[in-house]
Amino acid sequence: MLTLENVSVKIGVELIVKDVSFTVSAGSIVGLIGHNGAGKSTVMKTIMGWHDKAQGKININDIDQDQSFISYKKQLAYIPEEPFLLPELTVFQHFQLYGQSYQLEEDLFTKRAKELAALFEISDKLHEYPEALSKGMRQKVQTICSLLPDIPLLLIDEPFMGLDVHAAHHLQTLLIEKAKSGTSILLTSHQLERMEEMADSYVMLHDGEIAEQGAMGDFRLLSRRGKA
Ligand SMILES: Nc1ncnc2c1ncn2[C@@H]1O[C@H](COP(=O)(O)OP(=O)(O)OP(=O)(O)O)[C@@H](O)[C@H]1O
Repeated sequence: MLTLENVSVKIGVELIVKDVSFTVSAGSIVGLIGHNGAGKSTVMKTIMGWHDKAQGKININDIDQDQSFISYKKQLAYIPEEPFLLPELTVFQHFQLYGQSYQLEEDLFTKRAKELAALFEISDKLHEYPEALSKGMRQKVQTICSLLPDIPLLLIDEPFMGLDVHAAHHLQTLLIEKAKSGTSILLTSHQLERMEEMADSYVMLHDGEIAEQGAMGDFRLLSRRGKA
């Protein structure tokens, strides 16, 4: 379970995230919603430890981000909005890097890497370097890396952008399966219909503050009445 308590984040002198508190329970999918610039990615990056907190606490399964960062980091994987791959590693070497970092057992790694590469239709690109891939393919590689290990928390920024219809559909199904097996998932997306299909609850940010949070079913009612 992920918990944020009264988290504020400053970038330069500007307060970008203001007193944000929410939880993502084990096995649940929470949608982080908001207009461009609302602070969604900043919240994600702060959970990753890429931005310092001006105040507040973040923990995953009671492991405090500030007290034991290495154990904390092993509990999560992040799929950023822009794929971030290393130019000197092939597709398969990226998979290996993730498998090893999260200590995935060898046989399970091989099975999953093969299945996911086939599902996302990049089996013929395993020995290519990132520069030889399209943007959507790079995103698939990043996505597969994060799906390989079984980790308590997945953070996913705009997971469906740039993916073709089939890949987006497979990813949605896989994320729902992951959640059913106990993974907590926090995702941002401007594709509200997909979010409504997947998420159990939502947190809506406005100008860095929580404007609303609740069950996804309530969000559906609100949006139908034109309030969201
Ligand atoms: N590195 C940075 N330096 C200065 N300002 C930043 C930086 N990163 C983000 N911001 C500002 O923080 C605010 C929140 O940005 P953020 O990327 O978190 O929004 P978002 O909700 O993810 O938006 P989008 O839906 O467009 O991805 C914006 O006003 C943005 O300009």
